[in-house]
Amino acid sequence: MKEYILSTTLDQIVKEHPYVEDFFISIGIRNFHTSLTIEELLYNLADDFLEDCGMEREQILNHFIGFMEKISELKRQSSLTIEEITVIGGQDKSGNHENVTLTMKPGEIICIVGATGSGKSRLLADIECLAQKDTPTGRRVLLNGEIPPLDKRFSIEHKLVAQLSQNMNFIMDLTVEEFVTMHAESRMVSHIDQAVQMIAQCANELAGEKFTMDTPVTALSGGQSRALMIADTALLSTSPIVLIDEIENAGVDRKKALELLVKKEKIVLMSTHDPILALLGDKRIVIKNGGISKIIETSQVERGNLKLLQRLDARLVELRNMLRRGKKIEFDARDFFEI
Ligand SMILES: Nc1ncnc2c1ncn2[C@@H]1O[C@H](COP(=O)(O)OP(=O)(O)OP(=O)(O)O)[C@@H](O)[C@H]1O
Repeated sequence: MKEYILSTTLDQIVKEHPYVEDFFISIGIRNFHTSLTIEELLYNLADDFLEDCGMEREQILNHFIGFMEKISELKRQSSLTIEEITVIGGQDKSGNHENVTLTMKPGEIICIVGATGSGKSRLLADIECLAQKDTPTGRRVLLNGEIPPLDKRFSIEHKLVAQLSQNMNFIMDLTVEEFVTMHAESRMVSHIDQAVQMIAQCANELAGEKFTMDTPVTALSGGQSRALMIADTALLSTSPIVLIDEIENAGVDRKKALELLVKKEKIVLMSTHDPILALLGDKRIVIKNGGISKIIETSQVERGNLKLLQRLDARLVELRNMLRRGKKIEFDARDFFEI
C-alpha cells in the first residue's frame, strides 16, 4: 500500500479511492486533484499553511498512509469469504429433534417451502443471526465449519444476509444514478462510475420496461425498482447470503435475476411456492411444524418438467400481453399451449 501511495499521482488515487477526498478536506487541503504525488504536493505546501494546521509534512504523510491502510483493512474484513454455511438442526414446535445437518455453498439456490406459519421465516432468521441454540428452534449455524466469532454475529457492517423484500419504498427524490452512486460510495467501491453503469445496465436487463439513469427512483415501477435492487445487491453488496421473499409477481426476469446472483457466488435462499422458481433451485427445504422435515434435491425429472413449465410460462406472459393490448382470448387455448 505504501509503495502504491508514494508512486501514484493524487488524481489517480482519488479516482480509485474517492473516500480520500475526505482526508484532504478535513485538514484543509483543497488542491488534491493534481498530477502530483502526495510527497510532491506536501513539498509544495506553504510553511504558513503547515503552521496553521499544526503538522509537519512527514506527519501528514504518515497520517495519509495510515488512513489508506486502515480503510483497506476495513474493506478486507468486510469481504469475509464464506465457503460454506451449516445449519445443525434443533427442535420443531413440539420439541421433536430435527435430526438434520444442512450445508449450503456459494452459488447454490435453496428454496424454502411449507404451510403458512410453519416456520420458514424463522429458519431464515436463524441463519441471519447465526443462531447458537439461542432462538426458539435451538438450531446452530456454523460458518466454514466453525462457530462464528462474535463480531460476525452482531456486526451491522459485515451483514451476512442481504434482504430483498417485496416493497421498495424510496423516500428520497434521487435519480437512479444518484441513488446507486450514493450506495457505491458508502460501500467504498473503487471505480464508482463503472460500477454505477454496470448496475443500471444489469437492472435494465432484468426489468420488463427500460429506464434511464436520470429517472427519479420514486418514478420507477415496482418491477423496475426491484430489478434495480437485485442488480445492486448482486454487484455491490458484500453479503454472501441473499434472501429473497416473493420475487414471483415483481415484473422481473426471475431466471436472469437468479443467474446473476449465483454467478456472483452468493448463497440464495428463497421462500417461494412458485413451481418455476422452486425447480430452478438446487434443493428445497420442507418446513413442517417449525422443523425441517425434508430436504429435497431437484431431480433430473423435475429439471425436465421445469423446461415445460418455462415454455408454458412464456405463453402465459404472451396471454397477459394480449390482454394488455385489449385483445380477446377466444382462440383454442389447447393449440396455443400445444397440449
Ligand atoms: N421450531 C420452533 N420452535 C418454536 N417456535 C417456532 C419454531 N419454528 C417457528 N416458530 C415460531 O412459529 C411462528 C411462525 O413461524 P414463521 O413466521 O417462521 O412462519 P412462516 O412459515 O414464515 O409463515 P408465513 O408463511 O405465514 O410467513 C413464529 O412465531 C416462530 O418464531
